[in-house]
Order: sequence, then C-alpha cells, then structure tokens
Amino acid sequence: MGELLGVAVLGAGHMGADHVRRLDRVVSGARVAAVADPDTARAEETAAGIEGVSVHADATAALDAPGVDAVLVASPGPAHEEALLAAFARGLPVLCEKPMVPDPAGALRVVEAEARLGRRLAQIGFMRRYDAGYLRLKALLDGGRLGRPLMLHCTHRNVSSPAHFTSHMLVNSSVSHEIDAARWLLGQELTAVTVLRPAPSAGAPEGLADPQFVLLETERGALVDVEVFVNCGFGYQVRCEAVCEAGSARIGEEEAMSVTTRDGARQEVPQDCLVRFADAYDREVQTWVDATRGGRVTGPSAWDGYAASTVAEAGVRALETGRRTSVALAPRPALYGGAGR
Ligand SMILES: NC(=O)c1ccc[n+]([C@@H]2O[C@H](COP(=O)([O-])OP(=O)(O)OC[C@H]3O[C@@H](n4cnc5c(N)ncnc54)[C@H](O)[C@@H]3O)[C@@H](O)[C@H]2O)c1
Ligand SMILES: O[C@H]1[C@H](O)[C@@H](O)[C@H](O)[C@@H](O)[C@H]1O
Repeated sequence: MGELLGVAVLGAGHMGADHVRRLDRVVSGARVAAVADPDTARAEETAAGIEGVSVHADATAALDAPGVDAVLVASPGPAHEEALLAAFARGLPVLCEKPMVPDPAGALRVVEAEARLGRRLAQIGFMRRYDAGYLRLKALLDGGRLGRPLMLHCTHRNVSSPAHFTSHMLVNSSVSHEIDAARWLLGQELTAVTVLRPAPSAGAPEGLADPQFVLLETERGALVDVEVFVNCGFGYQVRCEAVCEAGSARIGEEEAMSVTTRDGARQEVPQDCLVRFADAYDREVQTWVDATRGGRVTGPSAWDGYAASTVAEAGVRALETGRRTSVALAPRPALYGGAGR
C-alpha cells in the first residue's frame, strides 16, 4: 500500500459516482485508483479530473490495475457475488453496497468463501449503522434505560423508484436496510416475515405493489413493522421508533432544516438518500478506510449480508403468497460473532 489506500470503485452509477466523489474529496487516507463500469462513458465522466486513476469496462480488470489495495462495490446487486469472490481471490478488502447478494444461495457462497479464507475481508454497506440518529438509538437501547424493546415502528419512503424497480425490490433492496437495522438494534435474528399490500398508490408505476407493509418477527418475540413506499412523491423519509417496557425513542424527524420567513415557517424535506444519509455514508467510508489501512475489518459482515438476503427472500415469498413465512438461516460459521454484531 502507498501512503494512501488505493481504491477500485466498481459501478459508476448513482451510488458509485457519489462514493468516488467521497473518496476523492471527503474522506482522508484514500485515493481512487480505478473506476469500472461497462458503461465506459459513465466511468470516464466519474473519473474525470482524478489524478492517476485508470478506467475499465471490466470490473475484474480494475481489481488488477496498478495501485489497487481495496475495492468498493457499487454495481447492481446481481453483480456483487462475482466482484466479492474476485476480491477475495486477490486478498483485497471490500466495502460492498447492499444488498450484499440478493439471492441467499449466492450470499451463502460469499460467506463460505470468506470463512474458508479464515479472516474477514468484506464490510457490507448498511450505512444506517453509521447514521448519528441510529447510533444514538443503538446506544440508548444497549444502555438498558428504556428496558426491553417490544416493537420497532419503521417508515421508509422514497420520492420515486428507478425504472427497473420491481415489487420484489421493495423488500429485497429497500427493506433490506430495516432488516439489517432491526437485527443490529435488537441484537436478535429475525425468524418470520409477513407482507401486506394495500391498494397501490396512483403515483406508483403500473403493476408495482407500492406501498407495502412488512412485519418482521424476532427470535425473542419483538415485532418490527415497516411501511415501505417508494413512489410517495414528496420526500425521502426514514424513521424509526423503538417502543420498550420503560419508554420509547424516535429518530429520523430532525434531519432537515426548518426555514422561517415572514410568510411563515417551512420544514425542508430531503428528496434523496444521498442527502438524508450524507453524513452516514461519509462516516461509513471513513471508518472503512481507517480500519483497512490499519489491517482490520469492522462493520456489517458478510454474515449480516447473508442474513438480510435470507430474511428478504422469505419476505418476497410472503409478498407472493400473502402468508406468514419463516426464515431458515444456515449455521453461522465461527468467523462471525452474534446476531447483528
Ligand atoms: N446504501 C444505500 O443507501 C444505497 C443507495 C443507492 C444504491 N445502493 C446500492 O448501490 C448499488 C448500485 O445502485 P445505484 O443506485 O448506483 O445503481 P445505478 O443503476 O445508478 O448504477 C449502477 C452502475 O453499475 C454499472 N454496472 C452494471 N454491471 C456492472 C458490473 N458487473 N461491474 C461494474 N459496474 C456495473 C451500471 O452500468 C451502472 O452505471 C446497488 O447495490 C444498490 O442497492 C445503496
Ligand atoms: O437502493 C436504494 C437505497 O438502498 C436507498 O437507501 C433506499 O432508500 C432505496 O429504497 C433503495 O432502492
């Protein structure tokens, strides 16, 4: 490794371009060494102006480019397994966007490959674990002042969904965040999923089951409900309220500015995850860079990625059948700690 951690960024879309900007201009200790995207015009545009960066159509070629010490995967979910396994084969640490691998069988192959290496190389991009509000809520719940958590009430709204978004993706892409946050906040595995669908919003594209109402059950009897609504049209809103035996706590309502003029007071509403979670992404990537330079791997693990994909896949079946669906996890390899840790 040179003085700075050289990072290959795979995928230069919405998220990848933002991570390139972050690595180049926001976090310390890293540089963008390579950018890969089959859409090379997009990769060129994203890499423009960055000194010493190479641009690739092929993700694997980017891993072998000069100066690459680590990988940030921001390609679409179905491409993640190949990227993770290629990084493992080269011993490169990886920060991989969620969902780690949407298909649980593929996610398990990643867990098994890392377990065979006998050391962690992957951190999964569940950035809510780095959001100031979620961190405060986690500390409060762990401190025990509110007593035993009984329920989490979660809201997850996007202004609009991309053209390729399917009804399944509300569960296995959007709700994957709440699945991980619930496992982490409560320190428990999730055991069953039920998904209800109200009459779709007129604002949703034809055929998309939007919104949905997802109910998750935990191994020690807590309940987590999630309203997921990805074409709400009015804002990017992510909120969570924990209800415990001795009190409740709510986060996610204080994220935007309130503006007062002589015409009245107005509360601004973030329109995009890159605004709502800007600080969380910065903290996530800085933490990853610092740990990687120190030879450590921290944060959400490949096991967390696998667990989230398995719960989400049960959720997709629950959506299709309308039935409560149990979650069956494979045995956890010794490499990984307790639930959500
Ligand atoms: N953590 C978050 O809040 C958050 C937010 C948005 C997206 N994401 C995740 O980031 C990933 C990318 O999402 P996005 O919104 O940027 O999508 P996007 O469609 O905007 O961009 C994806 C890019 O990857 C490229 N690509 C396709 N196959 C590739 C491959 N094999 N190797 C390299 N690049 C490839 C595409 O050409 C495209 O430019 C997804 O996993 C998504 O779930 C996470
Ligand atoms: O990929 C995105 C991303 O994960 C966002 O954080 C989430 O709000 C969206 O619903 C999802 O589509």
